[in-house]
Amino acid sequence: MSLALDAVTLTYPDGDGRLTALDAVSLTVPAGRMTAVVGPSGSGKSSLLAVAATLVTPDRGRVVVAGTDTAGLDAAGRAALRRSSIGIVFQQPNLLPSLTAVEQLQVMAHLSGRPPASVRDRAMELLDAVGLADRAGRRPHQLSGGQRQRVNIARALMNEPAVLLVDEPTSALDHERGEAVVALLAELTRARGTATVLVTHDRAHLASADETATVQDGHLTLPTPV
Ligand SMILES: Nc1ncnc2c1ncn2[C@@H]1O[C@H](COP(=O)(O)OP(=O)(O)OP(=O)(O)O)[C@@H](O)[C@H]1O
Repeated sequence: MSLALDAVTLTYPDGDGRLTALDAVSLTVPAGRMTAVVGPSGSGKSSLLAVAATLVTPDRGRVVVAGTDTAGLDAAGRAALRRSSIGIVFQQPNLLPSLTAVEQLQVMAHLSGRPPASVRDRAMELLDAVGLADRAGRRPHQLSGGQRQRVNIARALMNEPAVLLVDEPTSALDHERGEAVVALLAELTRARGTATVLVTHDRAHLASADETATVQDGHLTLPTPV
């Protein structure tokens, strides 16, 4: 079990009171599986990703990442866990303008203190996995939107994360390129054994996921097994 949220409640300050963004949310994503999360705007999807990413600490409940209960960690411990075990893909690729595709990936690995010798090989292997081996020397402005998002995904996988958290990865892409990116995420999830959470508003993406969770007013529901 690579990601487990157990009865997670998250509130934010709201005037004199508190707004409940997540209300006793439980979700388990095993290694090699992709769970899609859908729900209306403001329902709690980004909050769920932020809690799973250990960027926000819930009021109650447990978040277990790759076997580590994050409640026992201080800020430095959570940052170390993020570097070693969590890959995050945001809506916009946020690539560094001056770096080539392969360098975007290499920077990630150097930040985590990996031996440099293996870093370039792994970066090239991942660019190959996302279909960009022949674009390794290009800078972001020399890539299409879809290619930039592929670099972004490859970068998130650089440190072999157990958990991959993806927030609306296709919002800047047309339908066809969006479909291709989500199919790629599903393929990488299985091939690399990540526990992947994909927040999406596009129901066409649900076919690529192993399961779909719906968030509504901070409550998460999963389909009842038949
Ligand atoms: N930092 C914050 N402070 C106070 N309230 C917040 C904060 N972040 C989110 N909220 C509120 O928590 C609720 C859940 O927000 P969240 O961003 O998780 O929803 P979402 O489903 O991701 O929405 P969207 O699809 O529009 O991105 C909303 O009511 C939102 O207004």
